[in-house]
Amino acid sequence: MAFTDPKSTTSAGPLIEVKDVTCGYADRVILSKVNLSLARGKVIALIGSSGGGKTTLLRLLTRQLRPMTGQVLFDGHDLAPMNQDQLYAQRRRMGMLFQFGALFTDLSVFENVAFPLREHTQLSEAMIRDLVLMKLNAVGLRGSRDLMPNEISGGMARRVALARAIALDPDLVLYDEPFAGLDPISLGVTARLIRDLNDALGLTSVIVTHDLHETFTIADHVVMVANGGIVAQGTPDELRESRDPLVHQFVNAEADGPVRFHQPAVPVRTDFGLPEAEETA
Ligand SMILES: Nc1ncnc2c1ncn2[C@@H]1O[C@H](COP(=O)(O)OP(=O)(O)OP(=O)(O)O)[C@@H](O)[C@H]1O
Repeated sequence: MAFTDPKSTTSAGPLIEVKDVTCGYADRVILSKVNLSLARGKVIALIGSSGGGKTTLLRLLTRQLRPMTGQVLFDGHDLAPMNQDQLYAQRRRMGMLFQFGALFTDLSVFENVAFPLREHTQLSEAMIRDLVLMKLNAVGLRGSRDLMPNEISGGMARRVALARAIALDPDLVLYDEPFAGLDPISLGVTARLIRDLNDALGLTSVIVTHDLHETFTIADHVVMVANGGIVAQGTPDELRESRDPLVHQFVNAEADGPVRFHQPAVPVRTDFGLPEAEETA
């Protein structure tokens, strides 16, 4: 593949294009013939019930998982044929915040954010210090730089993880369940921060989440993953107003709909050894 500058943009089109991708684990297909286009500068949410394939879709975008068929283009570059060096060059353009944003417990807040800079750059100590303090300032934690992870709250830890995810000035940030386990206030703060950082730093953000309420307040585009593919996508308002029964049930958190609350079972009376109910006239 002939490109030298990993930041070289082949098109002004979408940052990510998933083209006709089928993927899964071993022989098991999880997503089938998926097409998805993620526009630059937007906050995109991936929603859908557990096991639907949201995280699998996220793994495709970083080539932690390769498609069985189809292509994933990042900034116009097909990820599949890249060698290790080319892939790492592209991954440096992707910040990631995984479930619960786990911090290194034996490193200070400062060192947690400095970690990717030390790993991936040859910057001087002075440069690293300035960059780390800028990132910590962006998440409101410049004053907490010397604390250890066990000395800060869960919401603060999530913000440190966010600062670490943006340490290398990525183009894309991927968040897997960034709100999991947060109290409502921290949840709101984290959501707002994701939106603000996205806009201030010119990022594109992809969020896998179950917190629809918060997500719908900050997302530009929502993609619902279910039944082996993308069943709906649009603005939060478009999804809220969707007449598709599956989308309606999910977005409105209704217990019954196409996804049934009661799974098929023998009649209740049979299980409890009760006589058949008498017909009422
Ligand atoms: N590493 C793996 N190996 C094999 N199967 C996997 C692996 N990871 C996920 N799966 C399976 O793929 C399917 C989709 O899982 P995935 O984690 O993508 O769903 P999800 O929508 O992110 O779910 P959740 O909301 O619960 O995180 C599930 O049936 C899961 O068991």
